[in-house]
Amino acid sequence: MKVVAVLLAAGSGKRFGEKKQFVKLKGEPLFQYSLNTVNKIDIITDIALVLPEEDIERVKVFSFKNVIKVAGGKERQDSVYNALKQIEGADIVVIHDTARPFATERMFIEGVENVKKGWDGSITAIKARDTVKVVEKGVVKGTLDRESLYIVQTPQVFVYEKLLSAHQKARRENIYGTDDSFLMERAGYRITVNRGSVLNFKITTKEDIFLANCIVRKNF
Ligand SMILES: Nc1ccn([C@@H]2O[C@H](COP(=O)(O)OP(=O)(O)OP(=O)(O)O)[C@@H](O)[C@H]2O)c(=O)n1
Ligand SMILES: C[C@](O)(CO)[C@H](O)COP(=O)(O)O
Repeated sequence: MKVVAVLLAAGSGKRFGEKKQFVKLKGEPLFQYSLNTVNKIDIITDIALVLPEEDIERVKVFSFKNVIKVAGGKERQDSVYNALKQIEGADIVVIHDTARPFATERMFIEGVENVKKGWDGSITAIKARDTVKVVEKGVVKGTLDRESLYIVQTPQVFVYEKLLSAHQKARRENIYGTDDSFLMERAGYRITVNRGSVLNFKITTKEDIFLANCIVRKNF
C-alpha cells in the first residue's frame, strides 16, 4: 500500500513576517522537523515536500525516504492540489503543515490506521478547552456549546482518490477552505478524528517561535 506524506512548506509567512519554514529551531530549519518525524514512520513510503517555487533548487533536504519537491501555489489549498497531481498511484495521503513541528509519530500512525479501517479521512484534533463566544463588532452575541467543538490540527489523512476528487470539485466551484477536511466534508465523505495535542500548535506568529524555542531548549 502506497502511503504518501505531503509536507507543506510553501507559505509566505505574512503573519510571521518572513518565510517561517526556513527559520532555524535549534540549528535545523523548521520544515526539517516534520521530515525527521515522517522518516521514522515505516508505513509512510514516500514524501512530497511542497516549497515556494523560487526556493526549490536551493533547499537541501535530509531524508532516508524518497522525497520529491513540488512547487507550491498561491493558497495552501493550491499547494496541496499541486502535490496531489504529482503523486498519482498513492492509496493514502497524509497532509501535514510543516509549520507544526511537534506533531508526533502517533498522530500520523493513528490517522493512517483510521483510514485503513474504512474511514474516508481522519483529522488530528483536540477538544476545545476554553469557552468559545461569537463576537460581532465588539458585541458578544452568544456562547457555543463546547461539548461538540474541536480545535483542528494536522496531520490529516485521506483516501487519495477521494481527496483528489474533493479538491477537483472545490476548484470547479471556486471554493477555498482553511483545511482539507473541509473539502472532504462538503463532498459528503465521512471523516473521523484522532488525538492531537496542545503541543502540536502551529507556528503562526513570532510568539509561537518563542514558545517553540523554549520547548526545544527545555528552558521553561
Ligand atoms: N500557499 C501556501 C500557503 C501555506 N502553505 C503551508 O501551509 C501551512 C499552514 O499555513 P500558514 O500557517 O497559514 O502559513 P503561511 O501561509 O506561511 O502563513 P500566512 O498565512 O501568515 O502567510 C504552512 O506549513 C505553510 O507553509 C503552503 O504550503 N502553501
Ligand atoms: C490546516 C490547519 O493547520 C488546521 O488548523 C489550518 O486550518 C491552517 O490554517 P491557516 O489559515 O493556513 O493558518
